[in-house]
Amino acid sequence: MAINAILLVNPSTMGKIDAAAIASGIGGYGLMQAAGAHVAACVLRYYPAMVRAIIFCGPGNNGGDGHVAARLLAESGVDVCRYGVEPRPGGDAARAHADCPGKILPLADWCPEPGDVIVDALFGAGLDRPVNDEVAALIERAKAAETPVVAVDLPSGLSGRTGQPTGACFQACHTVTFAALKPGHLLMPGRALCGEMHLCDIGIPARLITGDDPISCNHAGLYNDYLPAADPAQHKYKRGHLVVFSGRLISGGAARLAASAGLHAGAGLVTLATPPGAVMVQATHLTAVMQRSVKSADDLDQWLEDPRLAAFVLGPGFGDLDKARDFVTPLGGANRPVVLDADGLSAFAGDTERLGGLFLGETRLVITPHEGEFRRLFAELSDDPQLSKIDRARAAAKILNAVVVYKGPDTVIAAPDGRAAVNAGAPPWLATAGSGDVLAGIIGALLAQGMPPFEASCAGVAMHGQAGDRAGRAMTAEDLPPHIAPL
Ligand SMILES: NC(=O)C1=CN([C@@H]2O[C@H](COP(=O)(O)OP(=O)(O)OC[C@H]3O[C@@H](n4cnc5c(N)ncnc54)[C@H](OP(=O)(O)O)[C@@H]3O)[C@@H](O)[C@H]2O)[C@H](O)CC1
Ligand SMILES: [K+]
Repeated sequence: MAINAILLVNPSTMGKIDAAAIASGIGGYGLMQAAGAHVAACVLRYYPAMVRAIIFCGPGNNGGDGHVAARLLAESGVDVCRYGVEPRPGGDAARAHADCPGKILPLADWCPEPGDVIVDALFGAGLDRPVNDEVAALIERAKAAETPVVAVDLPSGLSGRTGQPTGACFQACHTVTFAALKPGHLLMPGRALCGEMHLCDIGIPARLITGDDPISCNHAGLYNDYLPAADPAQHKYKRGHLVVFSGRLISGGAARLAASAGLHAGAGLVTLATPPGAVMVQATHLTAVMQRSVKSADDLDQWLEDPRLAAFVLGPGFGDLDKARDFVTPLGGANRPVVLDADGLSAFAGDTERLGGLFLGETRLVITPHEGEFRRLFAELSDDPQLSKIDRARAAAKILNAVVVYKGPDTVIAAPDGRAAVNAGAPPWLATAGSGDVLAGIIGALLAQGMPPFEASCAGVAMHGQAGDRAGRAMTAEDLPPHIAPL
């Protein structure tokens, strides 16, 4: 009996898990009764003052969960009204319906009343198209009446795979799901449409809650074994020398944020590679961060002969896109990890083939695009409505042979080998100017300390979120670096 709180399982895989559980001798009706019991318990816990429980039941097993919840709520003394359609004959849902007293009324018969609480058991993992007009109208009526909604498995109208509504979609206050989360429970806007999540054990053994698709929440198990060790014998060069490329005279702050973050994230040394015209201005701001004037790609080429330069961050406030392309070329050939952010990505808009061609072989490129930067690099992926954010990040990772940190409230970290992690816990106030610069510096520092790119990116995103939690909601990006701490 278990839940898997880190694996993310597509609805199609969830169906296979259900089938495997049933094949192992666990009755499907037993699963449904357990699911319905968790739904009823959620309603009773959060809505003790409800006047009526309004159960919307669909034709399938999601509806079946609803019939079980309806019976249990009625047995608990709740005034229960069921609306929807008869379940298909012969299955577990039909049995749940038969076991539940009372009849099912047409959806259109529901008239909202104060004290109503909706249990949305219309569609769950089986949703594969927009809900029809009748359901769309029902959703609108529920929204207009501000009737609280407890969704079974997923709010009806929400794709469990992509986190995108297929059309009209309930806004739930609570969502009760089973065995493992689906990507749509974490990806936006799905996470917002689910309201408070409740992941419940319905009796499926842990050994069966697995998937052949390596998608998970971002969690310590992904990177713990690769974190830099605090080795007393280490000297600063052993802890890695990170280079951050600075912008021009009036746009050096972003690189300073990345550089400061790099030191706080454990890089032994951080050097700002600065255009000659900005060296003096940058020098007035720097203390522990060193500086080197780098004027041209030739200058950089020569400096790269120093093997102690362990990792590079280019992009924050860089400004000159032509120069960015000129610098990324030798960086690609240096065979050391590189983080490209902001202008380092915009410099290759519409030219991902050239960028990918610079980083062939062992994966050593990490890109950290936000939505707009991702679209500028991968317009065709961004325009494909069938693709989830995970699909897009994975496709981009393969195209570039890079780890993609696709930022947002639902940051997706994807590797060329298919691994993907969704980071859903970062505080919303991290969405502020300069926050991405800090993240680039953290990941650069972890790479400089020898972490592999995917693990460094997952750990960096986690460190960034924790720094944001510690800095508090009034933070600005400048407040972040001192709050960066090892995981
Ligand atoms: N371990 C678990 O997660 C368990 C989950 N359970 C519940 O089972 C559902 C999944 O049940 P399923 O019958 O596969 O699918 P749904 O109930 O979600 O959908 C039923 C059918 O509805 C049709 N459909 C799909 N989208 C639409 C739409 N927009 N409008 C109208 N009809 C639609 C589709 O059938 P078609 O033949 O018409 O294509 C669906 O098959 C899961 O969500 C859980 O709640 C188990 O009860 C316990 C274990
Ligand atoms: K539902």
